[in-house]
Amino acid sequence: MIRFEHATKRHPDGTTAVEDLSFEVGEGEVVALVGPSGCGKTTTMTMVNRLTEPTSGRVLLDGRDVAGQDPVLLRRRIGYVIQQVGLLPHRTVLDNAATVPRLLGRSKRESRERAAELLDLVGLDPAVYGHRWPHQLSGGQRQRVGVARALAADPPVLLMDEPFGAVDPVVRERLQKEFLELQRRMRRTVLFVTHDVGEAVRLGDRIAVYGRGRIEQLGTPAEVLGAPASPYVADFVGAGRTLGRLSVTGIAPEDLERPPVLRPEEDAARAAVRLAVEGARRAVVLGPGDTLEGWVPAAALSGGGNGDGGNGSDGNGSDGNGPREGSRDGGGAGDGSGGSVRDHLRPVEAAVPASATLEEAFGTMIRHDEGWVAVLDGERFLGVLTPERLHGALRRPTAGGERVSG
Ligand SMILES: Nc1ncnc2c1ncn2[C@@H]1O[C@H](COP(=O)(O)OP(=O)(O)OP(=O)(O)O)[C@@H](O)[C@H]1O
Repeated sequence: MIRFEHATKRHPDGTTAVEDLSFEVGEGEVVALVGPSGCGKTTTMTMVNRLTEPTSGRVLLDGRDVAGQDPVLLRRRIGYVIQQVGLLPHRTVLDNAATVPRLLGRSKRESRERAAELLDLVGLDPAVYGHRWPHQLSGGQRQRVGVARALAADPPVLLMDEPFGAVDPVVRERLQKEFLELQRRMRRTVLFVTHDVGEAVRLGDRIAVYGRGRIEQLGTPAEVLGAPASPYVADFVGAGRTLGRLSVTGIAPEDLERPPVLRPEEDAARAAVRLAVEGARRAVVLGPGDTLEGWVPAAALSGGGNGDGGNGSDGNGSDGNGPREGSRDGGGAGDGSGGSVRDHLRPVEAAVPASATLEEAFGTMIRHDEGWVAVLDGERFLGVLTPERLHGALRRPTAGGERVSG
């Protein structure tokens, strides 16, 4: 879709902004350009919409050299979002978002309808925000209007230059999420400039790490983070690297631990002995077809009673929710023993599908504070991830990693 062929930009003062760039952005692909200030990211991007002309080499859009195309017509086909959004201050938010469809000759009404749809799409209720002036919006809201405006003409290509740069991390996170959601539905071809490795990893199908005026490495986030091509790249992506990797690394079979397995109908006292012999503090309880029914702390089984036994001693920190159902059923069983494993069952709160990333698994583990997270294939239990296993997973090279989800 976008293709750079040996594109070089030298300024009259002798500065080489970019040198001999050759790469392609596929249709529907997001390529994130990341690198330190002044390394040529913006120059790369603006060569596409002819705000910058290469001194040698060329840039093709859909196979046609942009140099031969009328810049005004060219730019109407390309959405352009910049950090300083540049909303027109004397036009309402709705009219700002309707600018490009108007330029493209659509009627005022049609343009406004389209603009309202897009404001909605970027999370701004047009009934609430449409009639405000730009100065009545927060920075994050203004950036959303900028994105809506860029999308209003339905451009197949989007150039986004630090579009979420001027907002605080919380809003930024939300805008990134919305961008991913939008992109999943709209599949635009996007060049995205950012300083932030985390953002590049999150949003890019591929990321291009820039050194001075050239791309040091272009690859999927997993490739770049897992196997940096040079010490420079390693250093640059190093800061956020560990966490960045979590979001691009899937759960592999070797990450999973298999805790002892009990069946719900097993005798609790006997199960307790078995866990004691194995030195296990807890076990998962599986039903037919290995469906995960719950878990039990060893202490609850050996405690015999169903009261509040075992809380804290299993070390999982979730002592607030004791064996709730257990107390009821246990009373009903009334056979004087510890009953069956089922009587001590606790629900598993922390579970993720096998297709989850390590970041999702980690987030789930932290949220539930259970010290483990169950990994499921549909209803079927595959194993658990523990903090130790996560750490191991982070250290393994990503390239070619086999995933449990297949
Ligand atoms: N008109 C110009 N004349 C001379 N040098 C220029 C001109 N425009 C840009 N440059 C230089 O070209 C290099 C690349 O600039 P560019 O804006 O592409 O960098 P960038 O990676 O986008 O930086 P930032 O992240 O700070 O926006 C810089 O060294 C810049 O100073």
